Amino acid sequence: MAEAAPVNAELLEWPKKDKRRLLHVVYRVGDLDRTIKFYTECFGMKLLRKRDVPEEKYSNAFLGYGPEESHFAVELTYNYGVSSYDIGTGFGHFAIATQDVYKMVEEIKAKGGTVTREPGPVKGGTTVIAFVKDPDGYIFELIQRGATPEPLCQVMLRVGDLERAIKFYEKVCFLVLHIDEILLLMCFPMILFPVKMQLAATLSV
Ligand SMILES: C[C@@H](O)C(=O)SC[C@H](NC(=O)CC[C@H](N)C(=O)O)C(=O)NCC(=O)O
Ligand SMILES: [Zn+2]
Repeated sequence: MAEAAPVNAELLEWPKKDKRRLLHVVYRVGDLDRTIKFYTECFGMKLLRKRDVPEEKYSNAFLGYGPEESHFAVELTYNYGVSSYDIGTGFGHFAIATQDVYKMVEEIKAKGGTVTREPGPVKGGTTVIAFVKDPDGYIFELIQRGATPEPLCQVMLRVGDLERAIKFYEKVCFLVLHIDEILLLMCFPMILFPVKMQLAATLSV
């Protein structure tokens, strides 16, 4: 698997000129407190804020690895009375960077979490990954990396046409970080923080 291109001087200069960044990703869950418990106990996230909007019959909770002013966050939405959702095939996974995937997987298993792909080198590459399913079925990839200020590092979405998606995302000021020919996989570095959009278009065989 192609490794990320070295961060060049232009990319390092970019954040000084452009302050845009991905703030959060919002998705629906069937039980807010169940997911908050799982993310705080198994992933080590912090509950940043919670709000209830009774007039619209929904509640929100924001979690992440630091304040929203400087960190990416997940925004969970609970719609009153809706206990489950069809996640579909377009959503791939979120990714959390950790210095020891094996240790984190054992801790998650001990807390009753579901591991859908045991730790080991990624197929076609060397990076150690694992996949964990959250209470609603959303998949989290655990990626072995050095220490980082932003462990919540990727959102993988499946796209029908990678070049079309690249052209669209470039218009909103992303930069291609690397393309992996095996998977036609591309990661976008966020302007200010190491949160990336990972787009995967499976090769048609
Ligand atoms: C770069 C890292 O964050 C990855 O997610 S690569 C993991 C790899 N992804 C795919 O194979 C994407 C294509 C697949 N057909 C899909 O649609 O998800 C993966 O899942 N590898 C499996 C493994 O066991 O290594
Ligand atoms: Zn991934």
